[in-house]
Amino acid sequence: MLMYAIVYVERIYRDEPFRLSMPEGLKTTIQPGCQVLLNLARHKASAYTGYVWSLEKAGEGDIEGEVLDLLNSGVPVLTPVMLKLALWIADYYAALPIDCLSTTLPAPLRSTVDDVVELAGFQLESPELRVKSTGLRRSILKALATEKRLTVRQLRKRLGRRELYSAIAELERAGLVNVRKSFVETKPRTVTTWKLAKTLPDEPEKLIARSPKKREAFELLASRPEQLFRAGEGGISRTVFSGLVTLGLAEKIETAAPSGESLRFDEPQKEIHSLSPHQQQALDALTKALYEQQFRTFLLHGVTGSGKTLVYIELLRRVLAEGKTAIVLVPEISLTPQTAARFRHYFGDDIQIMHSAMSDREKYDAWQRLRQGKARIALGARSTIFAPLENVGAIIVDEEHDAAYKQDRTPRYHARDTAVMRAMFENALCVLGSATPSFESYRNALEGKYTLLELPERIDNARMPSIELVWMPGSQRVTPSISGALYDAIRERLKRDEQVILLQNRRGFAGSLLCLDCGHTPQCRHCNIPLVYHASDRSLRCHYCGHIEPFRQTCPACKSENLFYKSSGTERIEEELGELFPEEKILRMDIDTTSTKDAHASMLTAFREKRARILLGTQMVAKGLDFPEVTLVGVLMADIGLNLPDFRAAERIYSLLMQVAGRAGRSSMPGEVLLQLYNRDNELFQHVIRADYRHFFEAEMATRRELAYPPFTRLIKFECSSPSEAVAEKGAVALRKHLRPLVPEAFGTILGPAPAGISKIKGRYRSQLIIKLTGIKLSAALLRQVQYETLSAFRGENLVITVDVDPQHLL
Ligand SMILES: Nc1ncnc2c1ncn2[C@@H]1O[C@H](COP(=O)(O)OP(=O)(O)OP(=O)(O)O)[C@@H](O)[C@H]1O
Ligand SMILES: [Zn+2]
Repeated sequence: MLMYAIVYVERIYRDEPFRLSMPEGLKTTIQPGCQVLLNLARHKASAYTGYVWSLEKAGEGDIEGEVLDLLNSGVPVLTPVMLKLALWIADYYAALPIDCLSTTLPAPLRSTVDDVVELAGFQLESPELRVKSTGLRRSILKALATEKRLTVRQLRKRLGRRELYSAIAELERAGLVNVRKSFVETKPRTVTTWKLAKTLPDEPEKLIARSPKKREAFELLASRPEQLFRAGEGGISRTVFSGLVTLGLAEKIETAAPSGESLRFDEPQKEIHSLSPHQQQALDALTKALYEQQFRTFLLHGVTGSGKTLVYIELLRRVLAEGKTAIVLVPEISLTPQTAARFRHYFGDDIQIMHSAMSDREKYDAWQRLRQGKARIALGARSTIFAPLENVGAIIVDEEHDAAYKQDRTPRYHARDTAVMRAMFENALCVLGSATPSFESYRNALEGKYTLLELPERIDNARMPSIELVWMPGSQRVTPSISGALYDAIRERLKRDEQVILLQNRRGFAGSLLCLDCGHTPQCRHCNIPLVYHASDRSLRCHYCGHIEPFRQTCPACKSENLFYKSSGTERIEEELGELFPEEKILRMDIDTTSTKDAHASMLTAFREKRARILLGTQMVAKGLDFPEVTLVGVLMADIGLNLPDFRAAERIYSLLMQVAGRAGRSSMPGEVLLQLYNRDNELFQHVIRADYRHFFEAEMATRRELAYPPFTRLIKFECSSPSEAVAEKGAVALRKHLRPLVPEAFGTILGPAPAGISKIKGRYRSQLIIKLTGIKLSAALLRQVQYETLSAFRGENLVITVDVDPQHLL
């Protein structure tokens, strides 16, 4: 019987799959979605892995190599839907199919040569009884009998043969050998912890009498002398712990980081007796669609605190009751431990939570649990859309407007749009939820492509918070960054023993230095963006590439000592708050204080238990937090980022401000929001005060239409980068020439070449082109062909071209 496998091959950068022959023995077991080991006629040197796209009985075309073996014990690693989805991504985002296929799989699954094979138990005496003994099987067993365990790579070497997988799988099925993944942890991960010093100086209290923070930290350590505490735990920072060490009150200990899927945040869940009428209506519509078993997309537009999560949970229960599975996407799992805790509470072992802190082994185990149906709901960030579930009934995308859903490396897929496509292939329903939907989704809903469901009110008659603007240049200030109005409002809350959340948006180049004499601002020499001052170790850091320089008191250009810390970061605000409220403990939540795995969760616990009443942080404090006693939200610089050269700037700021405002007044106590700003003329803030999404949407859409920006057009961004500025630019010019004939005047325009907003990153200059398309779509094949043609003229010049379809940032 003639039969060929059509296979996409790893590490071979070609658009088309390969046509391969295969040995008789595999013909009955091979299926689409199988991972295979193969030889290519043109690349004799090594064996490759690949994924079977389809099988053909006959047909035209050359035979380009042969399948040697089936991997993963012959069990397909990709379902038919996943194959289709990966190819859709390749086509829509103009990426290589093989890149898209491998993106859907966890890394450890893709490499099998390090799998460990060992003899099972004591059955060696008569292996022939259990499996037809071939020469190959015998030699495998023989090699193992002397060595006990070998990796597949080692076995290949010993036996001088590559195609061992089928034989090993046979032996495994017969119970003669065990095969397991080996996981090489690059380095043993450790965490820094602190505990009470073994011997304390006399009268330790005296040493810390004047520092409430140290006193509190010391009391915490003393209350549990044997316990190891991490930075952030109990709301105590690394700096405070180190201070105790210096005084001889604490000692520092490095311990191995615990593994296991521990996002340690947990909280008691309140009993909910019934859904609100709006929740019920939304749920009814979703349930009806679920029972109809037809693909449909819903946009759940619910104001902050309207109970969207409960609607998801009730829907998921019904999905499971139907015997189906589900996927829930959240923008960044480690930033939403409260949400994760709620889902875990309802679904226990039925839910598999995926997060970025998982080790390779944990990722692999999670993948297997889902593939084998041991967990029926997958919850996690962007890549969870590729969860290996079958029979999917619903896909939920929470905070669907969030830019974190767009992957910023190849393939540059948008997880929300990919979710809609997967739901379509699965015949499932897709629910996109947000308080401030993306313009793309809202427009789709208004045009009837999606079904709009609204939750216009908060739960339990809680009112939406009142929002006020404080124009800083015209206001009295108590510190450089805190107005009298905000100060009074905070003081009042503390007096009433309520809680406060403060947001310092760090995006938009905050925290850089300015010399007041010569105007110099130190820049990263690799990235051309201002370096940011970090008080904790007095350094200047680049937030793009991580470059660090020591901070010096004098201007590097003119030696003046008159330096100004342009726009304060969170650390600066923390200091100012410390002066204003010396007795008050302040939780600071930003990238520096949450770098250890559980720091974030333990800070939230401290806040929930009211061990602190002020929570200060970056964007992290804006998402999803649900604390009933927060009655005041303050934003220190609400207009930061408004001047970024990006047409979505207003949409982003609007949604950030609405999200953070939504943390206030979520229970019976009314909430108040103060937005400090420096630039009050922008119309955006009038929309923010009214908090009327529809109104904002309509006004902003008028501008988008006028300037022909999405959702009225589709953008494709090309970036040409090179260590040489001239090459980057010449590349873009050449690319433009190739693109011109593909984009007829009537259907689009090409903008650029122009330096990207950040013209140099990690030592490479970037020049970009933006195509605006109206009404037509350019095929992926064409786009890539144009890339190849351009590149071929720049051989050896280190030019890289990337394509970003539907870019989220134009920087
Ligand atoms: N039917 C209900 N009865 C009582 N409490 C409810 C009900 N539904 C939700 N809640 C509670 O209301 C609060 C807000 O709900 P939830 O966090 O789901 O809102 P949300 O719409 O996701 O808000 P956000 O967009 O601000 O994150 C939560 O504390 C939740 O437990
Ligand atoms: Zn840099």
